[in-house]
Amino acid sequence: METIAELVGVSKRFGAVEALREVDLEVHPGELLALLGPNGAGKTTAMSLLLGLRRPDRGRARLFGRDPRDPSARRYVGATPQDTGFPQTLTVGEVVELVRAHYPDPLPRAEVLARFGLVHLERRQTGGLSGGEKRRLAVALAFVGNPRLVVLDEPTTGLDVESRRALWQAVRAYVHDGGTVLLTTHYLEEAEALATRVSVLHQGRVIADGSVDEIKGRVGLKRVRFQAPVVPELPGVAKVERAHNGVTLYTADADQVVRALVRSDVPFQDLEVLPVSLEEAFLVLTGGAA
Ligand SMILES: Nc1ncnc2c1ncn2[C@@H]1O[C@H](COP(=O)(O)OP(=O)(O)OP(=O)(O)O)[C@@H](O)[C@H]1O
Repeated sequence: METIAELVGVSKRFGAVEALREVDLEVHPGELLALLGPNGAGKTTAMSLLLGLRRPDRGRARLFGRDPRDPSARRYVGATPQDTGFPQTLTVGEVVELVRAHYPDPLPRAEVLARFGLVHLERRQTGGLSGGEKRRLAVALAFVGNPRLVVLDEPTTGLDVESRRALWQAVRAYVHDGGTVLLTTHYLEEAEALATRVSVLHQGRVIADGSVDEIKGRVGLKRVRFQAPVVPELPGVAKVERAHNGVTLYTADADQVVRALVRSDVPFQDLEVLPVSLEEAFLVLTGGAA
């Protein structure tokens, strides 16, 4: 399959820290790949190699089939790093124009502002933006050059629920129109809502890769949820959660647990059998690997 960006057998060390160990990663056209992993897993390092900001110690990075340090490879990429700063006295509109000037075929300014909810802030100096507004502007700038690939490092950190949803809409619209996205996030529901594929990094290695459903399936657990005044002792239960009257049992064999629950004398109601969430699967995978 054609790849837009890839790491092949990449290792990267910072002094004593091995940030990436023999990592293979492929980004295919039209997908939204979420790179997940606990703090320090190597996500930002992987992105910086793909963007040509660093060199691998071993293995190779490719962007549109070329070395990412070659400027011609980076022409069709837009990126938002984790931390961004703007010249305080420039207005939002001026910053957008400044970035537009670097690209041969940028999006119209008005379209960028509209897509990212920045129209009313066009004349505001960036020094007067709130943290969330700055973040929105930073993400918007990744799209200004009309790129084929957008790389977003924790794009929605610090955004309120409404801004986060609005940004998801803009990212989805871009993918719908044929764009490709690589993003990192610590919000697992964000990956669940957006990603067509997920790669989980842990201690510099890729420990899981697949669709959200495949990642959940790898954990091999389901949730049996019901209301009951006491938590019954049942066989085959890996973990129990209790909140007021609500009981959640994690199990590899939901049928067996439900049969045992019916046979027990515990009066229960509102029985549901559910898959684990991506967040729970992630915790099992990264906890297990540790
Ligand atoms: N320039 C550097 N010098 C020294 N160590 C570094 C450097 N950059 C990254 N590291 C180390 O490499 C490891 C991977 O860091 P990286 O920033 O890639 O993780 P991450 O998955 O993006 O983490 P987070 O979720 O916290 O952003 C960490 O242990 C980090 O401390």
